[in-house]
Amino acid sequence: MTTTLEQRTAAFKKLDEIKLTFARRDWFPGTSGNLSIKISDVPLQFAVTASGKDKTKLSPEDYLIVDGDCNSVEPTNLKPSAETLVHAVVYQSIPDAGACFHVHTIANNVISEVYAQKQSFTIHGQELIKGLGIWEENALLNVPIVENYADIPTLAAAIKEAIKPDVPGVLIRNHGIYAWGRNDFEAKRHIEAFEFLFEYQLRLLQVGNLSAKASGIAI
Ligand SMILES: CSC[C@@H](O)[C@@H](O)C(=O)COP(=O)(O)O
Ligand SMILES: [Zn+2]
Repeated sequence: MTTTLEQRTAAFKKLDEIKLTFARRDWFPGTSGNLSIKISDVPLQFAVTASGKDKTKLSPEDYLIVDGDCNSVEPTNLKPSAETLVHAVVYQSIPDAGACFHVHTIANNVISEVYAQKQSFTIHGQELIKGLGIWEENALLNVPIVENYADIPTLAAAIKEAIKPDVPGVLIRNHGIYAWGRNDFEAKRHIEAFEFLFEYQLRLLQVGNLSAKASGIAI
């Protein structure tokens, strides 16, 4: 089965919008980050950002369509994201996932380093946890953290192992976050909620340090 021109155009247009929105927030420093939108389940095919592009800009050569083995389904000179295998693993592990986004921010990097030993970042009682689709009273959120393996198959395997069905994201230590959702709208909401929670925790730690200093407590 081949992807229709309509599916291709629609996915690329959505990726354009997401990419520019995230770029305005400086979520793609130094060409980092990658985005994908699923086009079909059987066989698995998804549109993904080409590798190494300046993601603050739009060009006719920004995306390509790949299969579950990360091979382009059409002739192209474009190279898929170096981390395409992570997207494939997310779609294979969470059959409901329809979009998967990856960004590098200061907040997600610092949080991933601060909580690396615990292999997860835990937060509770914060309203934006609801943005992740978790609506219980005083809900507790545990975001898994994996090591930043340079070998992508090793990184993808670690992410596969760490994925929890009820938490739509995984942090990579000193690297960034992968977050997903049933569609691009939901994946965007999820990554925004994660980033808010990381930023919140970061500022809370900073305020804690400042007030400890102000009261003369050694930290
Ligand atoms: C340029 S640093 C970031 C990369 O090493 C990688 O982590 C990344 O997110 C982007 O890689 P890409 O191949 O462009 O999708
Ligand atoms: Zn990355």
